[in-house]
Order: sequence, then structure tokens, then C-alpha cells
Amino acid sequence: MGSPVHRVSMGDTWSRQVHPDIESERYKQTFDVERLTNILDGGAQDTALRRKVGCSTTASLPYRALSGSLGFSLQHIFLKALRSLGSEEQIAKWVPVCNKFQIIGTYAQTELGHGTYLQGLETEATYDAATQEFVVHSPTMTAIKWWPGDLGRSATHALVQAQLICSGARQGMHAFIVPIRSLQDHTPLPGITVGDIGPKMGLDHVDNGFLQLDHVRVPRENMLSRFARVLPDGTYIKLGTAQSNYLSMVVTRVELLPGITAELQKACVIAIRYSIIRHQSRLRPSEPEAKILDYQTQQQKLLPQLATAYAFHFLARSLLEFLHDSHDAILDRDFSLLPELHALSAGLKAMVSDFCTYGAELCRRACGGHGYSKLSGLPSLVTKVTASCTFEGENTVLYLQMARFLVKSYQRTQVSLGPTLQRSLPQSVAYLTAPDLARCPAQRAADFFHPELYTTAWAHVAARLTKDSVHHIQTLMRSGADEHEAWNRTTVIHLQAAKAHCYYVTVKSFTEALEKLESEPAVRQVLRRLCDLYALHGILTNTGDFLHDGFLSGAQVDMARTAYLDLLLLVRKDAILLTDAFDFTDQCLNSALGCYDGNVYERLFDWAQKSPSNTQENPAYEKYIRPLLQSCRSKL
Ligand SMILES: CCCCCCCCCC(=O)SCCNC(=O)CCNC(=O)[C@H](O)C(C)(C)COP(=O)(O)OP(=O)(O)OC[C@H]1O[C@@H](n2cnc3c(N)ncnc32)[C@H](O)[C@@H]1OP(=O)(O)O
Ligand SMILES: Cc1cc2nc3c(=O)[nH]c(=O)nc-3n(C[C@H](O)[C@H](O)[C@H](O)COP(=O)(O)OP(=O)(O)OC[C@H]3O[C@@H](n4cnc5c(N)ncnc54)[C@H](O)[C@@H]3O)c2cc1C
Repeated sequence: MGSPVHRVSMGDTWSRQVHPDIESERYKQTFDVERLTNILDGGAQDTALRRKVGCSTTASLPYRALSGSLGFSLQHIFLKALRSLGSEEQIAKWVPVCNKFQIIGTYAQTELGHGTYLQGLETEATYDAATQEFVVHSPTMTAIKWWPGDLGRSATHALVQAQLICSGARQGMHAFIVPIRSLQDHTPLPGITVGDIGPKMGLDHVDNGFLQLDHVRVPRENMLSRFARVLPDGTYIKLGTAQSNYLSMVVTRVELLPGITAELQKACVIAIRYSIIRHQSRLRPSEPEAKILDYQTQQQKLLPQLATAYAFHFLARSLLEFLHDSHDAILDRDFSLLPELHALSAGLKAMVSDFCTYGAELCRRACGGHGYSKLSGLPSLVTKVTASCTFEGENTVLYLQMARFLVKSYQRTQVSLGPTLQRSLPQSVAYLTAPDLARCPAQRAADFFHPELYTTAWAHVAARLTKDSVHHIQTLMRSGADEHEAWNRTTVIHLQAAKAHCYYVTVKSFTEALEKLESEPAVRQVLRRLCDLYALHGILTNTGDFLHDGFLSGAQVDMARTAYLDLLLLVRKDAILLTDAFDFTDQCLNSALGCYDGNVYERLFDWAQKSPSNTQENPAYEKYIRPLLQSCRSKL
């Protein structure tokens, strides 16, 4: 078993001596950090493998190690789309050349004029039976592909999502592999205009690009044909549903979750380690300046974020398991699980990216001025995770997809009650037919430490908001609105229902993960506190939803708050160990505030002196400052 990676630090002078403030936080080990790391990885062997790969590859290529941002991430998405949408023959042809990086792929779906509304995509792929080719074309300016990652300067091939036109009809969005640059000299191929879309808010290591296609011809075999086929004479054979070619987005949304969650985990590691080193003001006039993590408000800022980072780890694992269990069936064209999988992937990607963005920014602000310094690693982390609220589906739109699924599920309970329905409702919405608990049974604060109690509370609120949204639609339609207007005028309530449902799913997946840890009592206890904290933090930041119909009384909210504040003190004791368990190397954190050894000030000063503004000639002096000073002097 390799040495814990979080001790593989910057390798600079200060790595040799751990700061006493942070060292003392590691003495009292209430649980085995290495065991928790193993649990997060899925086992000791997985930890060893991750460390081996992580250290040998990223550390040996320093540019890759910085903040863990790897290049060519779209190759992975190109491959996933290929595996979801391609036939076995197409997979056999294209996957090996991708794996060997003989080609560099990107996923080109979004256009200048459309990102969300896929039915509005304008790029066309018209079948020419005479030559058995597709003519892929951007008919308008707004059809130009815009945003695909690695397209600006790197990709040689694009998986282009286009409206298929064959047998004289438009057949909807289909995927086509289009070579865009020469494999000999990387110049754009005939009919291809390609480049970078220019500066962005973050993700500077990714060359997001544009692609304009002028009647580019590709062979018939380049249309990914798992769910649809075009015969040599142009006959269109549909093998899936209207949304089959959306499958790659479902897969990507699920598989992005661990990476998005890792950004919040890193922000928590940096901010919590810094909050142990940073002393500021006094808790008692007679005492030395306090570690800022000893202020209750600092605990309230950071520790629920730490709980969220752990909650999302187990949520992502549970959704990945669901994807792996259902993906093969879907590839075999059994679409029975697809609606639930789509709804969960959409809603949970929206929630995880929303909360990770909010949490990373909260961690940054909790570090005061040094959190505004790029040397903290936090600003780049915040701008990077912010992008996840938009890419792979803009969050509002994705929450509404979840809401659509909740409404349809609830409507099913209205047409036929009875035991058969309970079995047939998808597992994630089974609570819609469960007997409703009108009132929370809590009698004292300690009752809120029972997962069953807070899971039921979340299910109650999610069910009420879903029913509320359906009744709102029905009321509007009775007053004369058509279904589309009624839907749109209810979307604010739909969003509330979708968010409550996503929070319920997360709480449930965390409690289920804990049930599997019976053989790890110490780790289970510390994770149980985080699960309690995550659930109660959600209740206390949405008390209105729980008070609304009297499910919780005011007195019970006070009990929940008492339990919550007690939890902050308990989790505070294990905070450093819980951040160590994520096992990020210092290179990956790329932060002067978050290093394992805690020597913050030495690194801030050292890194500042090494920053370009201190190591390069200052042209401003000769050009502006000296003339200014001289002109002012001459007037004295
Ligand atoms: C280090 C950094 C690494 C970064 C990597 C970043 C990579 C980013 C790559 C990208 O961003 S790729 C582009 C991603 N773009 C999107 O995600 C587009 C989002 N828009 C959509 O998914 C659809 O247009 C939308 C769901 C919003 C609407 O779909 P529709 O236009 O078909 O309409 P509608 O909402 O009426 O859905 C019709 C039916 O299809 C179903 N449906 C929609 N999307 C589906 C889907 N994906 N899978 C399965 N079913 C789906 C939907 O549930 C519904 O079923 P029911 O009629 O039974 O209710
Ligand atoms: C960093 C980054 C990387 C990306 N990488 C890729 C890539 O590799 N490949 C690729 O194809 N694309 C990529 N994209 C594009 C991304 O997928 C789109 O930006 C995203 O799907 C949103 O579409 P849009 O930009 O057209 O926004 P729009 O859909 O125009 O949304 C704008 C606003 O309108 C609202 N809105 C839109 N439709 C509705 C609706 N039906 N109901 C309510 N509100 C609505 C949205 O909520 C949002 O507030 C990337 C984007 C970013 C930021």
C-alpha cells in the first residue's frame, strides 16, 4: 500500500516540517484516515492504483499536475458518445484509434444559435444515394458549431450532431463522425472553417472552438447507427426512440458528477486547512488569537460544504451504479429504465453543479483576502466549476426535465392506485405512493439524528411540491390556459419540486451508503455525522418548505437547529482528517493555502516573489511612471 498521497507535498523547503497547528489536529485520530480513503476509492487496491497512476503520470508532467486539469477531455466524451450511439462495427473501428490518440475527437452539438433546444439545431446531414455519402453543412451563421472543447486548435475529428435528411424527410438529430483536420499537417480539411471562440471566464486550458461546414462529404458508414440506419438506397431504418441519440448526454451527465464533486472537495480541503492555520481575533480577551475554524460562523460556512462534498461522492457512486446496470439494456434497445435514468442524470447534474459552484465560492470567501489571490487556487477552481452549471445541459432546463418526470409519475398515481402501481413506479419516486406522514414525530433534538426521520421529511416536502405543481397546472387549465401555457406558468414551482426531490435522493443515497459500512464502525460514525449535517443543513436552509403545511412545527425547527449546531462542534474535531481522506496531492490542489504541511505564509511570500510581475522587467516605469514622477517634480 503506497504512502498516503496527501503527504506527497510540493517537495519544497517547507514540506519537511508540518506546521504544529495542523499537526496537532491529526494527533487525535477518531477514525482511520487511510480506511476512509480506501472506502472513497472503492478499496485499498483502488487507492494504490490511483496513487500509482496519479503520481507517475501527473507528477512527471507538471503542466498536467497543476490543479488536476488534464487536456483533451473531449476525447473521453467523443469515446462515450461513440460507445453509446455507434454500432459494434463502428466501435471496433474508431475506439482503438482514439485510445492510441491516432485521432483527437471532440463532441460538436451546440451551435451559435442553439444549445438547449436540440430540435432547433440547424446543421444538416443530407444523404446522397448516388455516392452513398452524407453532405454535412452549416446552412446559416447560427448553425456554426460553437463551444465544443478541444476544437479550437486540437481536434482532428468531430462527432457532429446534425439534422438527418434522407428519403426526402427530416429525421431529427443524428451523430456523424466528420474529419476536420489533416492527420498529415493538421490543416483544416476542404469545406472546414475552424478556430477558437476566444477568451472565456475560466478553463483556459481548453480550446473551445467553432466549426463551420461547407458541404463536407462523409461516407454513409460515418453516421453512428446503433439506433438508426440509412441503407445504401437512402431508406431510413429507425431502431430506437426519438431521444435515443440523446443517450450520450445522459451518460456524460452521470460520468461528470465525480469530477464536479472533486472541485468542491478541493475547495473544502484548501479552506479548512487554511482555517486551522489562520489565527484572527480572540475568542476570549485573555487568550491568544483563535484559529478561525473555532468560530461557529466559520464552521457553519465550511462544514456543511464538507458534508455536501461527501454526500455527492456517494450520490455519484449510486447513480453510476444505476447507469452501469441500465446502460447495457438500453444499448440492447430496452428503454424501460431510460426515462428515470434521464431524469436523475439531468436533475442531479443540475443540483451537484449548482451546489458545488455555490460551495466552492463560499470556501473562497471564507479565506478572506488570501481567498481572492490566485495563489490560493480558489478563484480558478470557482471559475472552472461554474462552467459545469452550463455545459452538458444548462441547469434550469435540466431541473425542468426532472420536474417533467415527477409530474408524469404523480399523474400515474392519480389514474390507478393499488399495490401494482407501487411496484411499477420507478424506485426513486416510490415515495409518491407511500402513506403520507402529516406531522414529523420528533420530540427532542436527538430525534433529528435518525436518518429515517429526516429522509421521510425530505420525501414529504418533495411529494407535496410535486402535487402542488400538478394542482397548479390543473387550476390554470380549468381557467382556460392550454397545457403549454399552464406548464410554463408553473415552472417556478416545478423547479422547487425538482430541487427538493434531488435533495431527497441525495440524503437517501448517503444513508444507504452508510448501511453498507457496518464493519467500519469508526468511519461509519464520522460519516453518519456528515450525513446528519447534510440533511439538517438542507432543512434549515429551506425551513419554509417544512413549515408550510405544518409538517414541522416552529419548536421542531428549533430542535433541528440545536442538533445542527451540536453537529458543527463534533464535525469540527474531525475536519482536518476528513479533508486528508480525500487524498489530494499538493500539486493537484495547486494552492499556497491548502498544502498538507500548512506552511501558508512562507509559500504565499515565496510564490508571490516568483510571480511574473516580480520576475519580469516593468515596462510601465520607463513608459509611464518615470515621466509622471519627473513631470510632477518639475512643477514642485
Ligand atoms: C474540464 C472540463 C470538462 C468539460 C466537459 C464538458 C463537455 C460539455 C459537452 C456539452 O456541453 S455537449 C452539449 C450538451 N447539450 C445539452 O445537454 C442540451 C440540453 N438539451 C436537451 O437535453 C434537450 O433539448 C431537452 C431535454 C432540453 C429538451 O428535449 P426535447 O427538445 O426533446 O423536448 P422535451 O423536453 O419535450 O422532451 C421530449 C421527451 O424526450 C425525453 N428526453 C429529453 N432528453 C432526453 C435524454 N437525454 N434522454 C432520454 N430522454 C430524453 C423527455 O423526457 C421527454 O420524454 P416524455 O415525452 O416521455 O416526457
Ligand atoms: C465551458 C463550456 C464547455 C462546453 N463544451 C461543449 C462541448 O464540448 N460540446 C458542445 O456541443 N457544447 C458545449 N458547450 C455548450 C453547452 O452545452 C451549452 O452552452 C448549453 O447546452 C446551454 O445552451 P446555450 O448556451 O444555448 O444556452 P441557452 O439554451 O440559450 O440558455 C440560455 C438561458 O435560457 C434559458 N432557457 C433555455 N431554454 C429554456 C427552456 N426551455 N425553459 C426555460 N429556460 C430556458 C436557460 O435556462 C438559460 O438561462 C459548452 C459550454 C461551456 C460553457
